[in-house]
Amino acid sequence: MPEFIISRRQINRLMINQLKQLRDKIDAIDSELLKLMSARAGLAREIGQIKNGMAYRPEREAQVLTRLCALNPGPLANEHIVRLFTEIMSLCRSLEEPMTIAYLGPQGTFSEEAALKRFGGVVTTLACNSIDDVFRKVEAGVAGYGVVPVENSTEGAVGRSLDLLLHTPLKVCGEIKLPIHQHLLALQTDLARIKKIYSHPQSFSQCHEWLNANLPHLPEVARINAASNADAARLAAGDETAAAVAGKKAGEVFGLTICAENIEDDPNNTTRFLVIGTQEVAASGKDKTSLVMSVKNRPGAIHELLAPLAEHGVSMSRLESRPSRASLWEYVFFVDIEGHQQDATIAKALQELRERSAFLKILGSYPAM
Ligand SMILES: O=C(O)C(=O)C[C@]1(C(=O)O)C=C[C@@H](O)C=C1
Repeated sequence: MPEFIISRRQINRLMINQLKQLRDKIDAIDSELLKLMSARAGLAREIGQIKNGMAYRPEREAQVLTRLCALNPGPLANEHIVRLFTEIMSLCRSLEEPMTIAYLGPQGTFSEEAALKRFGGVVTTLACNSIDDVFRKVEAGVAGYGVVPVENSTEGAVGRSLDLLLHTPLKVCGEIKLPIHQHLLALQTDLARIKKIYSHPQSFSQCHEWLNANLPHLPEVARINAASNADAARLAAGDETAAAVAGKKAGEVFGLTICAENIEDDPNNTTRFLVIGTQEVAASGKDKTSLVMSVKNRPGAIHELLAPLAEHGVSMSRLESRPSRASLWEYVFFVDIEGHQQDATIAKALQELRERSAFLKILGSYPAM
């Protein structure tokens, strides 16, 4: 039998040919994508002229993403399809109208990450120094929308956001669930040299066990509270013996190295953010409605108040109580239900809730994401 000996040079040539063929195919596909993308952008611009204002339509974007995830043939994961098409819609939207999004800053916070996750990168972001300021900027029209944290899976509700929702004329236009990964960040990676750690109190408690187990030489007093994770990263960037517990983005902004990754005690640690704006969002087909209400303080009151939800088969995904501040031991209840306020069943249940409550405010209906 004849033997074929292929030289290394021939193998290289074969590989180069194969690479070239595959890259030619990618070039051809990219040309098609470019044509299709330009056609898509042109259509979005036409839609923008018809709509004449309010370019952002959360319900439509949710429908686009849901449809594409259902069609997704792979190998890209649905999560990647969502990222890709969020950017495409962000670009298309920018041709209709420039958008400014206010978030709880400074640059590098999880709120900024949440804002970019929902709106994509083709927006102007406005870092605010408090949750109050995010509300103020949107109420004053300086920003079209705002992004505020509302609850964390480990730490519970963000009280300030709830208190402000009670009084604001703004609507809840969307929700963003962001997996929160905390890292130990510093200018250098020798843990033994770290003498103090900066972080936001919430982040400290999310990483409590890891810090105790991995930095036993550091007493609790060496944990210094910062106004935000990004601020913690800024402080650690000025001191070789300091570290910060913060997200990856904050480390990048301030030039820190990751000493230890994903140090949160609960790997499913997630923060839920709300998008606030002036818009009443139309139904997407899979929605949530947030409301806040109060009842007179007497035995069984909350049970009676919520009865219409059970009677109409409406699912409640969240119930949170807050002191009302109006009088001692009076509470308001923040409730999330599944469905849109314009759905017939939901409208009926809401009407009955309104009749039974001392006060009821619908904060908004928006796509459940
Ligand atoms: O359908 C619209 O209303 C559009 O403006 C188009 C489009 C898109 O790119 O698909 C862009 C912005 C909206 O938020 C929703 C969707």
